[in-house]
Order: sequence, then C-alpha cells, then structure tokens
Amino acid sequence: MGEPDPDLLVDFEGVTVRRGGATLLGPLDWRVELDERWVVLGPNGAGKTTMLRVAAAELHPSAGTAHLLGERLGRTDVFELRPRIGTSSAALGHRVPDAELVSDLVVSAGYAVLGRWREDYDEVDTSRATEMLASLGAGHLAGRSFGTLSEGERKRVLIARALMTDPELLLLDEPAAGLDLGGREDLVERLSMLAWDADAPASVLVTHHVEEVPPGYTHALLLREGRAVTQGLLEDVLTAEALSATFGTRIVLDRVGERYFAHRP
Ligand SMILES: Nc1ncnc2c1ncn2[C@@H]1O[C@H](COP(=O)(O)OP(=O)(O)OP(=O)(O)O)[C@@H](O)[C@H]1O
Repeated sequence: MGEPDPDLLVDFEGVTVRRGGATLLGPLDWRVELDERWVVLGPNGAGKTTMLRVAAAELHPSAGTAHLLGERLGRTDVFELRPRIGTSSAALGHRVPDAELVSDLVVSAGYAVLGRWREDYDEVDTSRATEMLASLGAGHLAGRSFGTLSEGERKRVLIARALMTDPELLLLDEPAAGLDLGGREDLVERLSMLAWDADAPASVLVTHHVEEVPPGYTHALLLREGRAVTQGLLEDVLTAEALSATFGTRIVLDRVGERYFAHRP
C-alpha cells in the first residue's frame, strides 16, 4: 500500500455500526476531501449522529474501515487523532458548567478538557481564543459565564472552541437546533463566512433542515435508515426528489439565491 492521500480526510468503506442486532448505520462509503464542506441531511433516527461519532473517532465501526486524517480507526491512538478534529454538539454544551468563563472554555480546548485546569496559558493561546470568538461574532461574550448565554450565543462559542486547536476537520451536529429565526440566520451567515474562508478546515454539518445549509457548502449526503440515499455535489444532490425519498414525504424545494427552503406541495 502507498502513502495515504493527504487530501483525503475521511474515507469510509462499508462502514457499518450495529447495536443489539439493529443496524444504525451503513454500510456506508463516504469520502471527504480537503476544502470540502459537507451537509448531512436526514430524518430523526437516520444515523446522522452515529456517522458523525465515527468521523470524530468516538465510535468504531462494527464492520468496514474508517480512515480519518490518514489514520485507520482501530489501528491508531484516538487520543492523538481527536485533537485534530474539532467538534461541536448540544451534548458537549450540556457538559459545560454554568459558571465556566467563555474565554476559559475556548482557550482550554487546546488542552482537550472542559474547564480551565491550568493557570498559565500562553499568550498566543489567549489571543487565538479572542480571535476565534471574534470570527464567530462572539468576541463581546469572552468575559461572560457560559450559563448566562442564550442558545445562539452558546452555539457560536462552542464553534469558536472547536476551531481553537486549528483542526483539520470540523464536525457540527445540528448547530442551529433550538435557535429562533434571528439566531438561526445569524449562525447560518457565520457558518457561510467560515465556509468561504480558504483557511478554514473541511467541515461536516448535520441537520434536518435545508434552510440551515450555509451558502458556500459544497457537498451533501442524504441519509435514511442508516444508508445513503444520494451523495455528491450539493447542487446535484439537493433536489425535491432526493429530499422526498429521504424524508419519506413529498417535498417541494425552493431555492432563493444560495439558500434552500423545503415544504409540502
Ligand atoms: N446505543 C444504541 N442502541 C440501540 N439503538 C441506538 C443506540 N444509539 C442510537 N440508536 C438508534 O440508532 C438510530 C440512529 O441514531 P442517530 O442518533 O445516529 O440518528 P440521527 O439521524 O442523528 O437522529 P436525530 O436526527 O433524531 O438526532 C436511532 O434509531 C436510534 O434510536
């Protein structure tokens, strides 16, 4: 076997996850390359979070092979792999103590712990944390405690935290869930700016809603019952037919500029 392709960040071949006799995911073939921004769409229970957990090196496939950043899951030290992958999810947010200072939460990401446990962070860490918060429009929140933030503010802070370690891959699980309309639009705009940024990592964003697809995202994977209904370039894949098949109901898809809106006929 030759050297792994450095541009191939995720390489799933026949990835399958089984629990107690049920197949939650797969078999799934999926590849993410450098500079790609993927959205993963599918109904409740389709296996999206399961798939993201494999991509985060948190879960090993029951069958098939998963390579992440050139390393094969099961044959590599996941503790070395995980800091290279930025993740943001509601589950992570729930584990943050209310009293945690936003700036500490972000700066501590480099040490892969929740909460500030080391008194002396390098100045470079602190200024990077400030920069990451500012890039998500959350610079003014640095001095607040996490428990006082709105849902939308929390999401932006957690994404800033995920970017802190300069990850090669960014995984976002339903980043806009629970946000009001203004909060959602604000987040979609921020994620879109990140998507257009050539220095930003490859990203995978899981959602139920096409309205949450940020402009600048390049690829889509539509999941149903653990299997890919279709995947590829966003423009080719995101169609009314594919969405109808994925969600099991007739869907009409409207496109306004680079935004998508779905509804029943
Ligand atoms: N440990 C487990 N044992 C058995 N079934 C599980 C387990 N974990 C998840 N499941 C089931 O696997 C399926 C896929 O779950 P997953 O969370 O990946 O879906 P999802 O697409 O992220 O759903 P949602 O949109 O509702 O978050 C669901 O039917 C879920 O009930």
